[in-house]
Amino acid sequence: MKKLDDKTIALASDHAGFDKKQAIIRFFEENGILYKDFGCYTNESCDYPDFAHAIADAIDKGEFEIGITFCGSGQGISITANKHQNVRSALCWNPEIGVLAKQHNNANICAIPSRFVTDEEAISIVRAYLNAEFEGGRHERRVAKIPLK
Ligand SMILES: O=C(CO)[C@H](O)[C@H](O)[C@H](O)COP(=O)(O)O
Repeated sequence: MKKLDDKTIALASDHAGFDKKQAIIRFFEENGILYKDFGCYTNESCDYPDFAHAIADAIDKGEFEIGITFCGSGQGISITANKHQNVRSALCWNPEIGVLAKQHNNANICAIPSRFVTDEEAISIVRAYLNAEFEGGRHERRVAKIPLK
């Protein structure tokens, strides 16, 4: 495995993504990857926008470059994060999509559909996403056209 850099990765989930986030936290700790967890902190029912806005606000302000988010389907937390101007959150349900989210879309959040992937699959997706690099070129032009003026 290519060595991941030591930039701190932002994490956030709702209750439905909490256990999957814990699996990624274990993977990060085993691999010396730094992270900041924006919550939630238990699997008690809660509302994904509260945590999506917290992580997306930090990424929007440039405090973190990359985030990984988790909710049941990955949709709610991703839809909310994408309300922030500089956030490009991509729903990643397999490693290939995780790679493309970075290579083509320069996604700065990888959203995991926690109820639809195993812990091992989630780790593979996150690893693939983190190891991929934005390709620029024609994709740079397209990504530049995404924000509303
Ligand atoms: O926002 C979602 C659906 O797009 C997330 O999957 C949530 O985690 C889900 O809606 C939570 O559902 P629950 O029945 O309240 O556990």
